[in-house]
Amino acid sequence: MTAFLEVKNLSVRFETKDGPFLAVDDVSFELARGEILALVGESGSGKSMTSLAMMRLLPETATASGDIRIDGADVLALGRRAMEDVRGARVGMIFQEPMTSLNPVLTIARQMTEGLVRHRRISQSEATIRALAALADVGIAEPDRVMRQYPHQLSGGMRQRVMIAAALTLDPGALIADEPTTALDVTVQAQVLDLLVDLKNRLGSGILLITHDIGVVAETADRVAVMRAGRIVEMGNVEAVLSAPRHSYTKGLLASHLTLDRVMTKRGSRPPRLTEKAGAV
Ligand SMILES: Nc1ncnc2c1ncn2[C@@H]1O[C@H](COP(=O)(O)OP(=O)(O)OP(=O)(O)O)[C@@H](O)[C@H]1O
Repeated sequence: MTAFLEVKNLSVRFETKDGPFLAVDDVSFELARGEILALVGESGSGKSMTSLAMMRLLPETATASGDIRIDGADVLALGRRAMEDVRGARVGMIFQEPMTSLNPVLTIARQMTEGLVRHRRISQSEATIRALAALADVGIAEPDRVMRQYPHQLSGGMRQRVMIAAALTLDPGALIADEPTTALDVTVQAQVLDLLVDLKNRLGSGILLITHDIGVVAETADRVAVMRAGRIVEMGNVEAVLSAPRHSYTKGLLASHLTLDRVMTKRGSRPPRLTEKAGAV
């Protein structure tokens, strides 16, 4: 498998009044097309800073060092224009709260076609056809109607589907999904996760899935990298890591949230399902 995204020895450093602080500390991983790699860890472990560094979207006070390759391109050395092309056109981004990325005063049609016209230099009518197809691809039953609507007229789950569809119109090799289901209720959360797995299988995109929820990892990911205090402390196939975690931090993550009920039993291609412990919050 050739990696579409490659991160080698990535560090992200903040200069603070108490001195330098490493939010990401010597992190390395790869993501191939057609796989879901979950980056899991508690709040503050450095997951978002890792993905922002990959897109060169870090806050100004942060500096990244190391080697980041996206489809072979050396991200830290790219010019501004080339970087804009990587963002969106080669790697799509999906965030926790679609309202932060969707423009409230523009119709869905406008937002879904803008990037296409800019990045792909195609006509408005061709862009509209692609946008409609992408909405259908993410399971939206009446794409025509949704295209005429504004973000606030859609439910949270629909907005997240629209965000995913917008990312897909550019046919990126990979998606970075940062806590894509955290703001959704449980049923819709499961639908969006199923959609990500379906897209991976059908379209062959690689997905870097950032989450604090080990249950989401078990349901969705092929491989997992566990982060703690800026470092990857454990990485491997989901089944292997969750059924026999080596690091005490991973054991703690599992024990504090969930009990495994299927990991040790035979399973098909789906990752193990986790059940919440009775009384757990
Ligand atoms: N502007 C900043 N200045 C200094 N430190 C920062 C800044 N922004 C983030 N950090 C620190 O960087 C570390 C990593 O943050 P990051 O947002 O990547 O964590 P995370 O794992 O994504 O957590 P969450 O799930 O809460 O987003 C944290 O300790 C955070 O406090």
